[in-house]
Amino acid sequence: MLPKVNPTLTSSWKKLQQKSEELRNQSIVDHFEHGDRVQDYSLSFQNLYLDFSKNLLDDETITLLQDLARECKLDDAKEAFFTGEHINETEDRSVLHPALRSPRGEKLIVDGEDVNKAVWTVLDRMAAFVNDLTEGEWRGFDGERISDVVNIGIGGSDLGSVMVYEALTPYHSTGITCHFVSNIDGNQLHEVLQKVNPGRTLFVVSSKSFSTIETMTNARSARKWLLEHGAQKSDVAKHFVAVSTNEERVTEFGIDRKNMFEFWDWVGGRYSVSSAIGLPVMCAIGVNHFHEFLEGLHEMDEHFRRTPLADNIPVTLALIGIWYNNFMGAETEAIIPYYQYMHRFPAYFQQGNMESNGKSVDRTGAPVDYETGPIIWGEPGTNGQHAFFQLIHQGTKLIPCDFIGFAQSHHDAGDHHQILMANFFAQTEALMVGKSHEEVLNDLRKQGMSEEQVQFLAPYKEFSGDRPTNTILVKKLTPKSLGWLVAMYEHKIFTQGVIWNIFSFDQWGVELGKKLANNILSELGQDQSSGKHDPSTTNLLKKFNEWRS
Ligand SMILES: O=P(O)(O)OC[C@H]1O[C@H](O)[C@H](O)[C@@H](O)[C@@H]1O
Repeated sequence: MLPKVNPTLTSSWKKLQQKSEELRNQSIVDHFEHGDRVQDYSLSFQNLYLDFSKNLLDDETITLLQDLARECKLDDAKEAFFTGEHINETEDRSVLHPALRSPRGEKLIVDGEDVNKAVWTVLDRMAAFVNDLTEGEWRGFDGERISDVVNIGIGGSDLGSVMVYEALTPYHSTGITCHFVSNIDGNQLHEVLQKVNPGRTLFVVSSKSFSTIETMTNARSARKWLLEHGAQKSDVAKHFVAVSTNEERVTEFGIDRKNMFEFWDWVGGRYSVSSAIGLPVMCAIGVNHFHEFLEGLHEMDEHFRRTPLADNIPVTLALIGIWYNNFMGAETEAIIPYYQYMHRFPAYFQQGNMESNGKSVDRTGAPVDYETGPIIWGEPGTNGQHAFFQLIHQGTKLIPCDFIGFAQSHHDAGDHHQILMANFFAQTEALMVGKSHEEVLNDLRKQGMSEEQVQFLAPYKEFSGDRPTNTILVKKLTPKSLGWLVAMYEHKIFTQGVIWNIFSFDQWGVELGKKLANNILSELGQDQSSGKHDPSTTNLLKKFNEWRS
């Protein structure tokens, strides 16, 4: 069981509130005058370096935030998590994604099952399957090798695979190309099917529940397409495999048990990319690289589990996030990777964060009276600079940003990487330092403008600065370092959920919309509305039905 501590009733919470009053109007730059801030406000983990010195906090703030974590019993919560207690209480389940990447033989018995053995049995089956595909042992209905894998899944059964597949593009080595169909919008499936050859395509139907309407509808349409393009019913087994926890539904759909890769109810969808849900990734990067990705995840799991608070990277990120979210009034956080291959990383952790910590009832069942999970968003740099950075630099909102960059590039292409990283460093500096009124006046005067023009333009060209950032610098993006980054953010989410006293591993908030969509579905195309909806929805349905006919 997780501890149930209301964070606002701790003594550190009250002190942090006072601290925020004190710091609110201070300047980050001034804090560099005390001690060795660069040294003290940075942490290293192998070839990953976190600089958190460009934040509006001081030593006392950090101590108080760590006290808050202690008062909220983070250590007890971690122990309950890693030992398989049913910390997902509303679904009465363990939460054991770290077990998906623990080395072979590291025994962990949960609810009477040797979890490590079960995990490695599936990983070995995945490896054998990928080898069969790449060596041409597994062929399509007309005797051709498989060249394309189409993953059909949504949410946690899509975003992780897409993100890792894209991030590890330089490691695609098997000759298999992956495609991803998630949306119920038939246009997405249509576009993918245009690109692939039926005899050489394998569909991976990925769904924890095997009942999600989007996935099941897309899977049925894909099967129909296959049969319309030369395959017989008996060929379907050569072109469809399933990744799921629900054997009954998989076989009901017509996929043989032997073509099902299992995972377990203790793997949350948004934490499942290191389970069989990562099968498409393994198909593209090969078995060894997939295992390296798992090693990276495991190494960060161990760091999070065993490192004291002050040196713990996920905990530090979590506490900084809480500082801005609960004491400084920030409502959002941006994740900005300066590496094009990482372009789906912000979207992946948008689900990770917002589905986990977008909650307003605490672990005692009472409504919370403090802020919980922030809005997470982001895009890769430098593209973001030419889109939304204006607001981060000069807007009225406080937006703490994580900048993620890599020292080495896979394709240096002359000076591209140098320019990319020059922007990376320049942005965090500019956000913190800003540009004062005096500097702006001097610059404008040097340009030979009239004093009237100078005075007119100056306010628009000033930058207040003091816009906080974390810099996460990694030597190179590899399967292993991607694993570190993924586990780092996963454990940040866990830590924040513990402190906010909420349940981070359920997602009841997505249920209502699904139910209502099913009700409405039966009414589309009907002349008469059921009259069960609010007036706005009733009118919109009427309009839609008119335009459809
Ligand atoms: O894997 P599935 O059972 O198909 O679920 C797919 C997704 O849909 C649900 O609505 C949840 O919001 C997600 O957490 C989940 O990953």
